[in-house]
Amino acid sequence: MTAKLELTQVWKSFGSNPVLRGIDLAVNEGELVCLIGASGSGKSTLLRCMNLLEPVDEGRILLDGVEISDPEQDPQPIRQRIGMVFQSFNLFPHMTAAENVMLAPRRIHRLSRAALRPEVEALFERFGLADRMGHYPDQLSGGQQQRVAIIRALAMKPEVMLFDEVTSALDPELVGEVLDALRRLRAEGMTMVLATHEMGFAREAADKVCFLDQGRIVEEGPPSAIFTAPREARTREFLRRVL
Ligand SMILES: Nc1ncnc2c1ncn2[C@@H]1O[C@H](COP(=O)(O)OP(=O)(O)OP(=O)(O)O)[C@@H](O)[C@H]1O
Repeated sequence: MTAKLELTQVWKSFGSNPVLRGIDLAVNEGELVCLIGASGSGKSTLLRCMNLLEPVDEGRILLDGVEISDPEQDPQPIRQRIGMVFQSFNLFPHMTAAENVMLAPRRIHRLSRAALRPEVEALFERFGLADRMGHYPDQLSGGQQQRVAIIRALAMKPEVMLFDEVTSALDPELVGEVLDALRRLRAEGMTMVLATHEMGFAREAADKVCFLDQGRIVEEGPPSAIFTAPREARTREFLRRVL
């Protein structure tokens, strides 16, 4: 199941530092939206607000048309519907890959290992890691650990997935396997938002690319519009500044 995510006029400050300044963004069902911007432009904060890890100061976030940004409501059930993967894989080192993946569903959905096993095996299979389930994180490459982190988020059956610079900590030769995992998810129809510096990937795979500058979306559109005339010169100038 996938869902639509909409943000209207989202503002967020840390103290006197305005980090998001009136973000309007629609991520339709099954779409991949890529956020591109310089360090400090607000990409992580935007993703964290979408996932309710940070409360917004103003504005609304809607998941399938229902407001989720109301600070009065419990964010936990919503967070389970919106998975997030970070630059650092954050796997528990003393647990195998499979145990890492089963941890949250066991605790939150109160499912046993045996009940989870077939589903978890299928996820490892799907992402080319069937033979790595019993490995500990330090026995896995960075690319494999990041794919385990993606599997862990998927085990909660999210309707939207958020990815924050998920290839930035990887050696260049390992980036491709994680991007392949994202391509696969997109092909399966997952709604996704990805903060990235992987311009080639954004250009090839995104439905929409958003350029973020000092907390505002300064350019957005499908790659076919913003990487070609008449907007290409502006795009080049922006990328020259941020990359
Ligand atoms: N918890 C926080 N408390 C105070 N300031 C914060 C907090 N989180 C982020 N900021 C500030 O918000 C601004 C935007 O940070 P953010 O991490 O969202 O940017 P980014 O575009 O994701 O950058 P990067 O690519 O370096 O991660 C920065 O000035 C940062 O210092």
